[in-house]
Amino acid sequence: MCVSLSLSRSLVSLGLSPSIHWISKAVMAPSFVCEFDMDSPQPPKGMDYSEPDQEILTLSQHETENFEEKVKGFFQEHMHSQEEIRLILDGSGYWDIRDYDEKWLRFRVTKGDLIVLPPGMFHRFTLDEAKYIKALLLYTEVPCRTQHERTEDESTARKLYVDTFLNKRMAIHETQMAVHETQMAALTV
Ligand SMILES: CSCCC(=O)/C(O)=C/O
Repeated sequence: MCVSLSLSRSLVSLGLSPSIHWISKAVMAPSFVCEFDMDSPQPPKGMDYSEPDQEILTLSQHETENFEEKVKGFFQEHMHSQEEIRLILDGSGYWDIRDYDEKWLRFRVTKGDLIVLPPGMFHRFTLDEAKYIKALLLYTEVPCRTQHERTEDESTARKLYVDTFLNKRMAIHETQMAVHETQMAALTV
């Protein structure tokens, strides 16, 4: 099965609404940089695998060592100092991301989905009742999967994320509210 994989930056720079901003069916990604063979994955140009034995992450109730512990770890709210780029090769699960107003947004992922989270965005991951997912982990920098918990939110990555995404979204939201209130006031005159 071949899908087209878009570089994460092109998704992030779209500035789309939060519900479609950070996740996209890989086949719907707007800027195609390579053909990606999911049966024999090779890293696209500019991306790299982590250690050879960690390039594909499988979480399976029957096959994964310390399964419960790993699942629990991914469900702890955290962020990374790098983009989180995951192509789902098989199985399914859910990503929860913090919206700009701190509410959780939940996305279901299945085979062929590409998820791209910017550095500094708090999120968590969980499996569904099938308890199985296989994902390809992609990196644009030195491979690193360190999870930073909520208490460490003063990092450079977090500050950059807050400035680049949250403050901008908040400003847009406030402008929309002001326009709405002006329109409502005009209607009631
Ligand atoms: C299905 S990949 C496992 C989840 C993961 O890699 C991660 O970092 C979640 O935040």
